[in-house]
Amino acid sequence: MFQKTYYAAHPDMMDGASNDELRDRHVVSGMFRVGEIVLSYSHGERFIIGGAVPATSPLLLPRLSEPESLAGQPLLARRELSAVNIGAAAGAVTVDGTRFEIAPRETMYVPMGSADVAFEGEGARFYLLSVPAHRPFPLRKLALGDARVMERGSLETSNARRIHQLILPHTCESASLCLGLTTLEPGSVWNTMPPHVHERRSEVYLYFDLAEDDRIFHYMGRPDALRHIVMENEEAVISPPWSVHMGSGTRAYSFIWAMAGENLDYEDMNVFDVCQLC
Ligand SMILES: O=C[C@H](O)[C@@H](O)CC(=O)C(=O)O
Ligand SMILES: [Zn+2]
Repeated sequence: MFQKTYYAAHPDMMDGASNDELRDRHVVSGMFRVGEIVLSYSHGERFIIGGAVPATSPLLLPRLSEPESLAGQPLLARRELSAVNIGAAAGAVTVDGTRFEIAPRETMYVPMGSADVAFEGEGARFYLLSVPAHRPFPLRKLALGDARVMERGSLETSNARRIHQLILPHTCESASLCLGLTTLEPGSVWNTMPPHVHERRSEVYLYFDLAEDDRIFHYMGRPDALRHIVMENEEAVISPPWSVHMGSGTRAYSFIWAMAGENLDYEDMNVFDVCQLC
């Protein structure tokens, strides 16, 4: 069911890790394959991270295959899911018979207990995130216009960006998932400046809206022991709770941030001064 399992990482594991080892532990790639649903599993908050790229026929979210006692049960029996269309064309998500047209940059929140979830529409690319839930919250579609927007940074410091908060209690209820989409203004390249950590939540960044030969230099690790990972379009990086997550790119881009863990308080973070990084 999963193309790869990512185990939780200890901060000491950063010491002496090669660049390839960092990628292997933290980077999720190859998620968007035409005609397939590709899922990976992270032990960090038990995130499922993946993509669904429909071709001519609809793609169905797989059912559980393990353990034997639960085989055939819906994947979302004890989970909630979000699907963001990062593609250039509209698609549709059908949840237990209810169909939603999902335009580019629109998001679905799919509650725990949903049994049949189908993705369709050539040209749509759905980024999928799922985490364990304790109860269902209303099924809904979200547009960027529904989000609470935080304008941060400036063009002078190359980090002017709009942080669209989509799945957070003020806009869309969830059990544990928090999600948003951040867009950089043309000419700005830095995200999450100044950076932070949040010990009570893990986070996953998906970088997109980049050309094939663009790269993001993503920084992670404890603030006093930064490492970098060179990332490409449509790759995601898993940020453990002890790690900062910030990056700069070769041009403006967008990214989806998703968190889960102890609480749904976006402000529960420790922000660092850039001068504290080394
Ligand atoms: O915990 C929150 C996340 O790291 C992001 O919301 C940060 C972000 O989008 C940005 O500053 O550009
Ligand atoms: Zn964060």
